[in-house]
Amino acid sequence: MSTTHFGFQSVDEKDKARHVRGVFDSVASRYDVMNDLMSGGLHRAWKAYTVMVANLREGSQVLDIAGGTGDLSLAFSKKVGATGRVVHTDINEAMLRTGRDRLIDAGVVLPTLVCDAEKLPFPDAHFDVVSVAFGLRNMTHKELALAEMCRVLKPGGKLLVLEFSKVAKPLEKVYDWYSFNVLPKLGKLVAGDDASYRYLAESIRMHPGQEELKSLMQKSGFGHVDYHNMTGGIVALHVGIKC
Ligand SMILES: C[S@@+](CC[C@H](N)C(=O)[O-])C[C@H]1O[C@@H](n2cnc3c(N)ncnc32)[C@H](O)[C@@H]1O
Repeated sequence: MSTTHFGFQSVDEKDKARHVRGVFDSVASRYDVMNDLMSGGLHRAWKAYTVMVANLREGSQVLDIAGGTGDLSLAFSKKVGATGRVVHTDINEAMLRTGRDRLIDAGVVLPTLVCDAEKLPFPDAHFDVVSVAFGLRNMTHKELALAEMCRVLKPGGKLLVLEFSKVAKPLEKVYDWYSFNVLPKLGKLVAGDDASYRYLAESIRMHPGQEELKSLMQKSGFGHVDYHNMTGGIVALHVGIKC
């Protein structure tokens, strides 16, 4: 049996996606309010920066992977004009439904598709930009997912990976205290689920740091990779160019 991590637990590789589904089925309806509370609204700035770096133009073809409740898809849709297209995807139906409802409420109709990042149902060299925000950490075979993202990008196309990363040393203690003491309690109070927010804290610690993710992206086919730390490395935006 091949094992992998689910937070700090070791689970059968075949079961990780089911465990992750449980987390997002449970939190979907309270996901957005929890994001604002947990990050003090900072996730909006991290995403706004990602949209700026995407540098989309009229006609851009964009794939939002693990798009969840649709923050990036919504922002991208305002940039690509009538000739561009943003495809909003996620493996989890509950997250995708919540996102689709939000998009419709905002007057935006996009193709919304259930799909697994590890087996993307798109042809080679199809998109100008692919994004994955806070999703890669949850995937079982990250290298496979990154290779799929590279495959569907056009040559010269850009992958944006927005993800929790390794914090700067002086922040470590207070960040650990916040993650393991405050987050689960907040999760219990607001979403009625402490376990999912304990998983969040644990999965962040198990995720590759800035340099490790950069080399994973290079191994997965990206010729040029750079990253931008935000909020002391709590989050990093990795940008990979297919070349
Ligand atoms: C923390 S949410 C991020 C949602 C959104 N991108 C955001 O930034 O608010 C992580 C998302 O990753 C999705 N996910 C996990 N594994 C996936 C996979 N293999 N393929 C596609 N999506 C996946 C989950 O269903 C979940 O909606």
